[in-house]
Amino acid sequence: MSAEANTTTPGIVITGASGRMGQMLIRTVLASDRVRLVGALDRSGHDWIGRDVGEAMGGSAVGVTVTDDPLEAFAKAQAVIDFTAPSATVEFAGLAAQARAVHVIGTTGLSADDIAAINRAAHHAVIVRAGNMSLGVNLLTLLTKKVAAALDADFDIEVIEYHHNRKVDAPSGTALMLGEAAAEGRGVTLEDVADRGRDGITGARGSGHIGFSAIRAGAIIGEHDVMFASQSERLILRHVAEDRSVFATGALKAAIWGQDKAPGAYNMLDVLGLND
Ligand SMILES: NC(=O)C1=CN([C@@H]2O[C@H](COP(=O)(O)OP(=O)(O)OC[C@H]3O[C@@H](n4cnc5c(N)ncnc54)[C@H](O)[C@@H]3O)[C@@H](O)[C@H]2O)C=CC1
Ligand SMILES: O=C(O)C1=N[C@H](C(=O)O)C[C@H](O)C1
Repeated sequence: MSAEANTTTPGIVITGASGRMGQMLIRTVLASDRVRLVGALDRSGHDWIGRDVGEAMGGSAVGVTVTDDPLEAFAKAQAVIDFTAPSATVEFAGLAAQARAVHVIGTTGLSADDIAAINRAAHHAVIVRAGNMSLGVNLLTLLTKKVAAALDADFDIEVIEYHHNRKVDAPSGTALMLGEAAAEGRGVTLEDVADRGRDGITGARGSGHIGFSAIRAGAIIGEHDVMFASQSERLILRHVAEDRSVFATGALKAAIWGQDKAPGAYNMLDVLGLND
């Protein structure tokens, strides 16, 4: 691994460096000749703070020391790639905007207030946020919207998501993206029709509802089904992430894409040129 300085390529800071996605992102940045790693951040008290991030990951030194000081780290960056936790991401959005760095946000489980705070920061800098950075899932949102628009309420829509047993939020960010796409296709607001938890005597399923189910088991990286079921047929659209590198590759693409964009809140459809 190497973090060679080349000032013509965007410098990237990875937050949550020790995490599942943080480590994948560091490997992806180090393997790219289009960006360079200029910082690695984790939370105060983490035992990686003060260590070379390459060594902390079990490899050779890369010349980047893990810090818990976001201000110091972001000052050197053209982009911050952030897959951490909601409270951290809201703080980082303000600090990345102050540093005029592109902020790529993969963190899920954000509340409406968190998103409003992030959108305020986007008045001053480029922020790209998506619950799933893979090409496949972003295409799936377009397919979902199209199918939902074509089928009437005789078809029940259910989003089923499968993740590893360490995931802390539900429904997944991806499931919510897919639910939003289905609701948009139907011309309704997701909040009005979402059915996010069934337990006990729930009554029969509401017509026009969009249901969510979350499986948490083992090491599953991320799988999503969107089911359209009538009394006589069933259509299932499915995405399977085989490897976390799909999310990291998408995030890196977003960091590079954002370099010459005007301040604002963007998503992966913007990055992929798929927004209508
Ligand atoms: N949008 C996408 O494509 C994807 C999004 N995710 C999301 O990314 C997030 C992280 O996922 P994982 O890497 O699996 O979790 P993880 O738990 O393995 O890693 C989270 C990391 O954030 C760090 N962290 C937490 N608070 C912090 C703070 N205040 N300052 C600095 N670092 C802090 C933790 O120490 C840890 O290193 C989750 O919200 C997950 O849903 C995950 C995969 C793909
Ligand atoms: O936590 C995860 O692991 C993942 N989170 C994202 C989500 O909430 O949809 C994306 C991916 O499915 C993996």
